[in-house]
Amino acid sequence: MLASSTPTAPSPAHICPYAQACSYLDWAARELKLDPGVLAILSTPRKVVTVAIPVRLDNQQIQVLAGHRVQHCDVLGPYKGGIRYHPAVTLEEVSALAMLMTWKCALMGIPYGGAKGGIPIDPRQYSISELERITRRYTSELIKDIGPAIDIPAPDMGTSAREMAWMMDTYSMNVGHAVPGVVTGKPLSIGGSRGREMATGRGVMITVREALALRGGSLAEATVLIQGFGNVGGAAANLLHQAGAKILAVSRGSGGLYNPKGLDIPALKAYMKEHGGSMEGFPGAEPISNAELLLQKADVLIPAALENQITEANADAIQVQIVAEAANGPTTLAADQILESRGISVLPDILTNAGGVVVSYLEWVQGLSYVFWDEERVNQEMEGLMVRAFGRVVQEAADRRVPLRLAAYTLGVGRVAQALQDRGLYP
Ligand SMILES: NC(=O)C1=CN([C@@H]2O[C@H](COP(=O)(O)OP(=O)(O)OC[C@H]3O[C@@H](n4cnc5c(N)ncnc54)[C@H](OP(=O)(O)O)[C@@H]3O)[C@@H](O)[C@H]2O)C=CC1
Ligand SMILES: O=C(O)CCC(=O)C(=O)O
Repeated sequence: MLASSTPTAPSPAHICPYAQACSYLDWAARELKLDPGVLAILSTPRKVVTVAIPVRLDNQQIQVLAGHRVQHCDVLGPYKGGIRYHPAVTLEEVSALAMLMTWKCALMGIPYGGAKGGIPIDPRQYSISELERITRRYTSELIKDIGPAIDIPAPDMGTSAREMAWMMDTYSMNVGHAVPGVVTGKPLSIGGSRGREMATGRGVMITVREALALRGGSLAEATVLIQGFGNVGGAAANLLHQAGAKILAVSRGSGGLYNPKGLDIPALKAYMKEHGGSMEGFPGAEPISNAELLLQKADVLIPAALENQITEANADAIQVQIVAEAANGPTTLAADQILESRGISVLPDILTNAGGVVVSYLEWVQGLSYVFWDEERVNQEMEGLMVRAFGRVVQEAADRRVPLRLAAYTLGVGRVAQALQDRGLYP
C-alpha cells in the first residue's frame, strides 16, 4: 500500500537554484580553505547571455521566446554543457547548472569548463518545424558565443540528437563550412559517437554498481526507484534491469507506476510505444505520484528529472540506503545533510551523471582525430573514467572524513582553483 498523506517536494520555483549551487561551493571552499577572492571568482559566471528568439508559429503568429546560455568558467578548457527545453527554465537555473558543469568536468579530469543553456518552453507544445525554427534562431543568436574551441553545447532535458543536428547545421551555414565539433550528442551520420544516447544512464548504472559493491551488495540483489523516465532515467532503468536489479517504480512528469515485485522495463517501454508514450494502464502495476515514489522503501533511489526534489520537507521520510543523483541538483543542501545524518549515502550529481559529458568528450576526441570507435570501445573508455573518478571520490571522502558530495566538490573545485592560480587569472 502507498502512503496516502506524504510530504510533497516543494516546486523547484520556491528554491533559488543559484543560491543552492553557491551553498555547495561555499561548503567546498570552507573545506579547501579557499582564498575569498578565488571563491568570489568561482561564484560568478564569466558570461551570461540572454537572446530574444522571435519565431513564426505554424499558425503564422509570431512569438518571442527568451534563450539563455551561461558560461560559468573556462579555466580548464572550452565551456561545455547541455541545452534544456523545459517550461521551468530560468536564467538562475541555467546559471546553477552551468556551475555544476564546471565541477563535473574538473572532477572527471576532462579538459572543459562549464556552461548550460535553455529556453523556457514545453517542447511538446510545438510542432517539429517550430522547434527547428526556434533552435536555429537560438543558435544564430549565439553564433559568436559558441564554437569547438569556445563553447560546445549538448543535449539536456527536452533536447536530443535532433536539436544538436540543427545547431551544428546552423552554425556551419553561418561560418561557411561543416563544423561537427561545435556540438556533441549529434546523430552518428554527422560525427556523433556511438554510445552517447545511453551514456548518462550507463554512467548512473556504473556508479550505483560501484556504490553497492562498497557496501558488499550487487545490482542483481538491488531494488531501485527511478523518478524521471527520459533519456537518463529510461536508459538507467534498462541497464539496471538488464543487470538484474528490481525496478520497483518509475515515473514521468504526470506520475508513474509501482510494482513491489519489480517492473518489466522492456515490456513497459513496448507498452508505452503502443500507447502514445503513456504508462497508464500497464498491467500488474499501480499508479504512484512523483512525491510518493521518492518515499518508497528500496535500496536505491535515482532522481532523474528536475532539481530540488529532495528537500527538508521529505528527506526525513526517504527509505533507501543510497540516493544516486542522476538529475542535476535534485537534493537541497539541507536535505543532503539530513540524508547523511541518517546514514543514507548520496552519490553526487557531478559524479553520478557524468557519463554523458564523458562520452561527449569522447565524441569530441573522435571528431578531432577523424577516427571513430565502435560502441564497445566507447563504453569501455567511459567505464574506465567513471570507475576511476568514483574511486578518487571515495578515497578523498575517506582522507578528509567527509561525505561523498563534499569529496567530489573538493576534488572538482580544488582542481579549478589550482588551474586558476597556475594560469594567474587573478592578481
Ligand atoms: N541528457 C543527458 O545527457 C544528461 C542529463 N542530465 C540530467 O538528467 C536529468 C534528466 O534529463 P534527461 O533524461 O536528459 O531529460 P528528458 O527530457 O529526456 O527526460 C526527463 C524526464 O523527467 C520527467 N519529468 C519532467 N518533469 C518532472 C517532474 N516534475 N517530476 C518527475 N519527472 C519529471 C519527464 O517526464 P515527461 O516524459 O512526462 O516529460 C521525463 O521522463 C536532468 O536533470 C538533466 O540535467 C545530466 C547529465 C546528462
Ligand atoms: O554532454 C555534455 O556536454 C553535457 C551534458 C550535461 O548537460 C550535463 O552533464 O548536465
